[in-house]
Amino acid sequence: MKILSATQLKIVDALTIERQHISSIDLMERVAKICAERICSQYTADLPVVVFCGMGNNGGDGLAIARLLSEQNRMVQVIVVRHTEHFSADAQVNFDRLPKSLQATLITVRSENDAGQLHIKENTCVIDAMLGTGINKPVTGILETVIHKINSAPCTVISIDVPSGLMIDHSSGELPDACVQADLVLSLQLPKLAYLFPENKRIVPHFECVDIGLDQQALLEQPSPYYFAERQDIAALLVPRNKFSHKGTYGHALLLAGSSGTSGAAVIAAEACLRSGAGLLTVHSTKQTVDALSYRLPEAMTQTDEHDSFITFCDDLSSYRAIGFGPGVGRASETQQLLKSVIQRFQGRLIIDADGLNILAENKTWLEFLPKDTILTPHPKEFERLAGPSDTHFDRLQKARAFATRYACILILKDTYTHICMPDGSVVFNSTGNAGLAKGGSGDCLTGIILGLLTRGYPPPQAALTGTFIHGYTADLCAEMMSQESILITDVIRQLPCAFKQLESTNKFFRS
Ligand SMILES: NC(=O)C1=CN([C@@H]2O[C@H](COP(=O)(O)OP(=O)(O)OC[C@H]3O[C@@H](n4cnc5c(N)ncnc54)[C@H](OP(=O)(O)O)[C@@H]3O)[C@@H](O)[C@H]2O)[C@H](O)CC1
Ligand SMILES: [K+]
Repeated sequence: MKILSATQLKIVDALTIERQHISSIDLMERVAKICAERICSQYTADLPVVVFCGMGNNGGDGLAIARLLSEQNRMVQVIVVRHTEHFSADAQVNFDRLPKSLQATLITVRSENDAGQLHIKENTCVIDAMLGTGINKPVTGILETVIHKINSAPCTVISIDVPSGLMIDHSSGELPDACVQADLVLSLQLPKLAYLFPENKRIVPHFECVDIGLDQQALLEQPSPYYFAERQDIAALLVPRNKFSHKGTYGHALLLAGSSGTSGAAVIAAEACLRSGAGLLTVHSTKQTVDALSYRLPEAMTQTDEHDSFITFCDDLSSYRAIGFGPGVGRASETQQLLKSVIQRFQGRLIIDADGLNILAENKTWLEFLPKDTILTPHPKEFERLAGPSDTHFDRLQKARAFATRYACILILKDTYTHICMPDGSVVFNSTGNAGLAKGGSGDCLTGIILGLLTRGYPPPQAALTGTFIHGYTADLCAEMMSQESILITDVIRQLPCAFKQLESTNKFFRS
């Protein structure tokens, strides 16, 4: 799915009205119907609902939702917050359509005093329909007072389209003073960029995109550098193995990983690589790591470095389709020289992680020589070492885009919604994964998966997208079976076959 700006959403809204020959009031009714159905499916009929409506079209959605919920015999109260003089045309129509029963209990907030008098009862469901994509300045005055009331009330809050008070296209790095803290956001049609920034997690802990049937062609026509990857997007990238093939068809991977005390990183990356389709894998590492691997993973071939504590040298790289460098390698100067020589000599596909990134951060001139489409997988701290500090997450995103473009690399910036920045400036936000992955070894596993896919023959952009998605998806499968608290990275690797199988089941080339 694309992520569009507020201005672009307005254009798509207008084009939908024109091309579907639907009036704006009927489009609003469609939106309200879908949201009301979703609210009914979430909460039992005995939960009272209070709908806070603003004066624009977001308020119009709220007024229509209130009517539709009351037609379903829900206990509904409407509170209109008059932050401007007049309703928008469609909000006015929906205000006039309120049934008498709702008009009789309607509360209008016209002043600070009215706002201060509001009392929101315990165990109610608040529908926040005060401001949506039309917000054009920070919230003050009566809206601010009402928002503080909602945030301090012991109730469940569902925001329609946008938590009132949040600007959707960028981020100042700080939570706005006045912004509804939603439990769930029903985002109309598409996600909004602001929902993907970590600083907004208190305002938008969960969002769901509700399909309101906006014109598909109009959505396609709007240019955007931002995408949100979902299951069907990634399933479509999967390529079946060829019946007439052999191990050579699926390439030979070289993993340069491990040093004294970090054999586990190499073992995890190696196992994840072999579970992600590579035909052959050679791990070049220290004796201790090679011993551990021979015991744990007989499918991997090994080469023992001449140094006991870290890796220093690897002569012939010509037979490998892809190389993974970094998990647990440390930063010894000989290891640094090994990375330099890999960058200089290797013509194939390369992924660099962990200490490999820290070595690059200490030798930034090498970045200019990275083979095209090299994949880098920093976490935020590693990215800061590579590219310097950023004031806000929005700035960091722009910095990551510029970095990927400048060095013609694919930068996977790991976060809750991992950003996959492509050399052309586009960014794909990953939608899978959970806090159970916030553990040592998780990055090694991701490197291994992507190395497996690169070796298997996936072009680097597809390997980056598919690998990141599957890594999170597998962790989500684990979280369904066990607590996030106790997921081990080895559990994730064990579930990889199941994750591939599930994704393959929705790809037409696997169904036969
Ligand atoms: N995306 C779609 O296709 C559809 C979206 N729908 C819904 O419509 C809203 C967007 O509606 P819009 O009327 O453009 O905007 P809002 O309802 O968010 O608010 C506009 C009014 O709010 C005033 N405003 C703006 N900022 C503030 C502020 N900080 N404090 C007080 N008042 C503010 C603004 O007044 P101005 O005089 O400043 O212009 C407007 O009065 C979208 O989010 C969806 O919910 C449709 O239902 C259909 C399809
Ligand atoms: K809202």
